[in-house]
Amino acid sequence: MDMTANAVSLAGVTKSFGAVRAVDGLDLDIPQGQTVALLGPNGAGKSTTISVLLGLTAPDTGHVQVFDRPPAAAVRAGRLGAMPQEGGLIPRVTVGELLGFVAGTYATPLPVQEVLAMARLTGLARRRADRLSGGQAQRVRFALALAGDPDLLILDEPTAALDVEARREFWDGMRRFAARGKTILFSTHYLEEADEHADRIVVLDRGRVVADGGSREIKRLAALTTVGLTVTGDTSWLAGLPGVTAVEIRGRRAKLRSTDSDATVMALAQAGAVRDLEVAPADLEDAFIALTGRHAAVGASPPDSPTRTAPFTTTMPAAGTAGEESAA
Ligand SMILES: Nc1ncnc2c1ncn2[C@@H]1O[C@H](COP(=O)(O)OP(=O)(O)OP(=O)(O)O)[C@@H](O)[C@H]1O
Repeated sequence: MDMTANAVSLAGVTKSFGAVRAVDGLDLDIPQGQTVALLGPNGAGKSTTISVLLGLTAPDTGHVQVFDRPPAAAVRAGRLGAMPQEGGLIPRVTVGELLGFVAGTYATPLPVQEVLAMARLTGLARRRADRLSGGQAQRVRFALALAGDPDLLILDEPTAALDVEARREFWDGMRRFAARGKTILFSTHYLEEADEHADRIVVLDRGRVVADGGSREIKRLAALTTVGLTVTGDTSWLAGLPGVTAVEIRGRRAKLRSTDSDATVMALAQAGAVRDLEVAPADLEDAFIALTGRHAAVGASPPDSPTRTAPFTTTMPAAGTAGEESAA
């Protein structure tokens, strides 16, 4: 295996559906061994990007390579594993039989026992695949994606519709797989999920990358502050102050969104503009607006899904989250 090759390389990729630009000039390189979260609201282009990477959707323009080859060739070579978002499992066979069958279709599969252990399914090997809970069935889909021992695993919203316990078990298995030096790309709506499980977070909005970095960098963005003050006369200079990313004027009140409130306040002090100065942490909605330049879509959750789909939620969406710490 060529260790210098990127697992994923997207360059100038666009994909439109009619008038909608689902992916808009996307550049993304993922080195081998990284676990990357694609984070974004509904319609950001996550699924389309993943579909392009899997070779299921041809981009209108741009180049797509998976381990230096076209996606279809990487799939044929068994280097790319994917997990379907949903869909029934074959009835009447056991989990172990199903995995054994799928493993048999690959040139160099993982031993079934190992896959079962990694997906935390060992105790369920003899259970019929059509008699599983939602979380168990999701772990079987995960196991099916691992069966061929791929070097890159691509997961589209793998924990959608799972409860807290099932989600924890799922990530547990995923971490074991990542520990083998594998590359993982997963999409999610949840900042917290990206934060906890990815080395790197790529925030997509309207088909473009609006932020890309480690969780600390993204958190720093999410930990924006607002600086409020009373102003008179010209306010155009406020936008040029250090740290300031947005200025909102309401009457005589200015609200500055800042990534560095210390620097902003210092500059305001030097300018003698400190009347009724107020520094407060921005909320996540502010952070999202700062990243994407628009308000978060709310109520966009599909009716059959128990999950909430606000772009950045600080708590996990399912029931039983009492006592979970919220992001600082
Ligand atoms: N097959 C299609 N036909 C028409 N429009 C599509 C198609 N697939 C995606 N789109 C549109 O492209 C945009 C991006 O969709 P995509 O599914 O990639 O976003 P997403 O980030 O995965 O969203 P979600 O979180 O809701 O799955 C949306 O506006 C969507 O309506």
